[in-house]
Amino acid sequence: MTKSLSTFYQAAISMNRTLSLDEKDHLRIILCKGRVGLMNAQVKVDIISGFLGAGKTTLISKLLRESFSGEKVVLIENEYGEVGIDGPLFREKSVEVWEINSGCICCSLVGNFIEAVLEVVKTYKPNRIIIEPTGLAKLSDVIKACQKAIAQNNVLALNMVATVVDVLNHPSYLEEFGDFYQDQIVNAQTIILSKTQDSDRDRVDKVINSVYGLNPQASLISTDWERFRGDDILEIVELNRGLFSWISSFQNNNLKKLNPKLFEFWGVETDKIYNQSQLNIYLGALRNEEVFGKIIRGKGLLQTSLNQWIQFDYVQGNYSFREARPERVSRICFIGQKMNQHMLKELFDSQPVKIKTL
Ligand SMILES: Nc1nc2c(ncn2[C@@H]2O[C@H](COP(=O)(O)OP(=O)(O)OP(=O)(O)O)[C@@H](O)[C@H]2O)c(=O)[nH]1
Repeated sequence: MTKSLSTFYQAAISMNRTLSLDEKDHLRIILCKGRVGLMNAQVKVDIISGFLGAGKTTLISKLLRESFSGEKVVLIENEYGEVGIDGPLFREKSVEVWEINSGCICCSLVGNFIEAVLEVVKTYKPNRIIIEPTGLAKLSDVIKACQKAIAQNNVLALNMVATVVDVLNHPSYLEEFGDFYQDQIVNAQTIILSKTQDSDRDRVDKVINSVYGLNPQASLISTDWERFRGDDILEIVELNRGLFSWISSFQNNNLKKLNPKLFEFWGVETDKIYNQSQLNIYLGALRNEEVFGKIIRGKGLLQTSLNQWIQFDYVQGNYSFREARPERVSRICFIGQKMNQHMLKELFDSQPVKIKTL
């Protein structure tokens, strides 16, 4: 598959026009005009952005599993709250993880971030640094922060600026978070749609039109991730680069930052042991906005019995569980608006309370 794809990209590139692979390989990849160019990066800097719960961590896990063979990779992970949940996920993979928590690398932690990048280069001498900003980060500011780090060490080169777009929630995020949400799309060099397997064709097409309308320059990947490998994604992104022209034209337009006060964070570390069927009820109950406020995103790494741990992911009312490796303590965090933190505490950090499910 990689071989035929490569040939196809080359053809697209040499023709320098927009092509869709839809009919051919059932892949729907739109290559943009004028984005071709190679860089001899000594340390590639890849930014993988996307709104809360879009699928950044899932995509990075896939890339780590299926790509980068022989490369030394360091992941700089920025989680919004103090309770890091995703870090342990990566520990089992062959990657060094730097966590920067309790703030955003695009604003309050920009200095820490630049220091971290420079320190990572010195300490690990990696081939590639992957940066996963929080879902609330403003991509144009993350790019600026990377450029500042690059200006201080010319061994670094910006390689990939990708944004993961959740097709299930794109329309509502666009409406609710407007300019801020658009900033992640407008400034991406590659846009990778997630959750397309859970959407019908019509919805995916509408999201493609919307995204493409916002950023006609971007390459867009809308295939279900199960159907192609991390290597293929990298190939699309890295072949279709032309970053130099793109960097100089990236959009900032003095957009207002998303007011962090609009969002609240609640998290807890606890040695409580949870019961999965109860958790099912609790997470289902969170849909009740009148009681809990608006819960946009939640995650937890929880102990369910002596040796059993699970991770849950909650995104806009949908949630899933998967097995996890044992940790020191259970951790939970939620991000939302006008959240009823008292009720969250009652539910997840105290004795079970009686709740009404929707
Ligand atoms: N079905 C489906 N689920 C997905 C896909 N991508 C991500 N998910 C699920 O969406 C949830 C959130 O995914 P994450 O990868 O943690 O999202 P994230 O962007 O890192 O989230 P934040 O940590 O909030 O920034 C998890 O339950 C994933 O399993 C996808 O392409 N298809």
